[in-house]
Amino acid sequence: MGKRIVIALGGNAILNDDPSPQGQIEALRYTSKQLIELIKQGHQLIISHGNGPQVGNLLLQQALAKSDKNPALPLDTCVAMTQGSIGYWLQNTMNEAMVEAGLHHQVASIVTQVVVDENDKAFSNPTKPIGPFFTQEEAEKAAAETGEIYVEDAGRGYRKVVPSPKPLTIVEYPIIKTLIENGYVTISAGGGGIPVKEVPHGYKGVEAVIDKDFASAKLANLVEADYLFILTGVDHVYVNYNQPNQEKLEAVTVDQLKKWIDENQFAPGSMLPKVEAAISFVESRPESKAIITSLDNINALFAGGSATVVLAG
Ligand SMILES: Nc1ncnc2c1ncn2[C@@H]1O[C@H](COP(=O)(O)OP(=O)(O)O)[C@@H](O)[C@H]1O
Ligand SMILES: NC(=O)OP(=O)(O)O
Repeated sequence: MGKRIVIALGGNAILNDDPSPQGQIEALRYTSKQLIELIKQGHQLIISHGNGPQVGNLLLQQALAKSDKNPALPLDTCVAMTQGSIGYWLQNTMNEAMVEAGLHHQVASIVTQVVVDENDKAFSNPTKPIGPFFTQEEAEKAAAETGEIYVEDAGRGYRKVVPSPKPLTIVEYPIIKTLIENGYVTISAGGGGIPVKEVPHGYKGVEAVIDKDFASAKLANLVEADYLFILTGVDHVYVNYNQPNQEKLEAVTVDQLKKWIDENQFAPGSMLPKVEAAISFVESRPESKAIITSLDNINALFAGGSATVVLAG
């Protein structure tokens, strides 16, 4: 029986070594072919994706090009722009894959706003890495010149960090749910969604980048998903990751994961938010499951393979 699955696409699924538009489309073309297999099996797909590298690059372009007649655009607008560009590429590659597979589902990207609390302490403590990686020397120079904050990102180099408030709700979720229930494949909450605050009569953008794993967990709760799939660069979450005694996690409970979080087993800015997002989803829907694995492993998983499966309890 078909399941309702929110799929959060991580860096590897939307970007490879070639950051050109054509390179990103190629990455999405490969990803779409994998995702189609789930549609063939009768599952409903609610796709979301990251934008960390893309939104950071777009901000750099704003700074380089800005003039009185061509002002730099604020961060919430840059999130909307990357949500739009990645959604545009992905809906086309999904449609292509659908036609090749002889399927007739239609795909829609939804400009998605995510409500945050303007008093979230994240605004005074930026932690979300975006954009390219720099050496320590380059990062120190950029920080001195711009006042921006750069931090070391999970052993991979230095990156600019921006505020990343927690998602409270998703403005367009009733529309997304209606589309899914009518057989459409949706792409929404891209880049964690456009961060907005509630104001009288509507919403106003705030400068931040929401973590797409937390936004996807919120989306999965709101659309009453059976599964949240968080796709990333590894087939499993590990304890003692990259050490001789590393151990892959298969079926794990929330209580076990919380113990390992207390032992700092998961790197902040990379695996920790995924684990926390998985926990928040299964805590909000204890009958559902969250799965952390790679894109290439999902079809094997449905055929009896192994991944990190997070269960309530
Ligand atoms: N404990 C861990 N278990 C597995 N992977 C980990 C762990 N800690 C850090 N990682 C790294 O975190 C990466 C996922 O984070 P990241 O690349 O930032 O996410 P995304 O795929 O969303 O872009 C994995 O590919 C792996 O290299
Ligand atoms: N917005 C966001 O979390 O993007 P990444 O997953 O690319 O960091």
